[in-house]
Amino acid sequence: MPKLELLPAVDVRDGQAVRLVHGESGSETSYGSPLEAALAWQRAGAEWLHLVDLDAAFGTGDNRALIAEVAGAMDIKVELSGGIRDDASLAAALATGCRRVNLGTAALETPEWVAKVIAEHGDQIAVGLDVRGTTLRGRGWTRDGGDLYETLARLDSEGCARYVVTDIAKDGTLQGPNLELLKNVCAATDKPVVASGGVSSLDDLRAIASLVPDGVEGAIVGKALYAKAFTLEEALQAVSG
Ligand SMILES: O=C(O)c1ccccc1NCC(=O)[C@H](O)[C@H](O)COP(=O)(O)O
Repeated sequence: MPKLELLPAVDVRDGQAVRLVHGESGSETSYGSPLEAALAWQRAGAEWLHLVDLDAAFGTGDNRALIAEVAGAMDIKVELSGGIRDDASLAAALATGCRRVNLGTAALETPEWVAKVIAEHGDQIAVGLDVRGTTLRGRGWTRDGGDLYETLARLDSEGCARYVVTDIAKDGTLQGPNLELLKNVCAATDKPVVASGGVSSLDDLRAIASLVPDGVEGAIVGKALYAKAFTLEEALQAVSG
């Protein structure tokens, strides 16, 4: 089996590590200190951390200082997401030393700016394609933002290096990933895809890993780790290739 990258998630709301259901504000379960969670994933052998500022994504403030503290404490690669929509928020995100950022809303609302930063920053920029069905959602997944495949074609033509694909209906539910969606996105682009949302078991991770030849590069895992469905060590072993 080809190796799948694993990105344990730390989603931050109001200073706490949380998981949401379907990404809905108000559905939080709290898991304590984001720094402790991130350090725990690093100690367990993670090569990547997926770090999300949910307040910045929802427009309910931000956790910028805390996000910078967590990213700065990591020896591993960090992917940063949530509310990165203009030069100031992008500069703050990149200044944390993160390896890459995920743009979401900006790719839907300010495509010219996104084309510009893709040209400037190359593979430090990924785009999060967060969908319900095949309709993209922005502003913390609260607003419709166009067709998945039309947007993907546009971003491909602009040289976007990578996509993080989330089925919102699965996110935070432990109901398994949407493998069909991942296959369809991989068929529509030559660029690597990171799967996000719904992982519940080691078998789910093995199923995602079976799509590495199609173009899936990694998988984000949140709720399953916090709910102790398996350990990160077990997950890394399961997808080690
Ligand atoms: O990433 C965002 O910008 C975001 C915005 C609004 C709501 C949720 C958002 N991200 C959630 C995640 O990235 C989760 O950590 C990830 O999908 C893990 O999901 P799961 O394994 O199902 O807990």
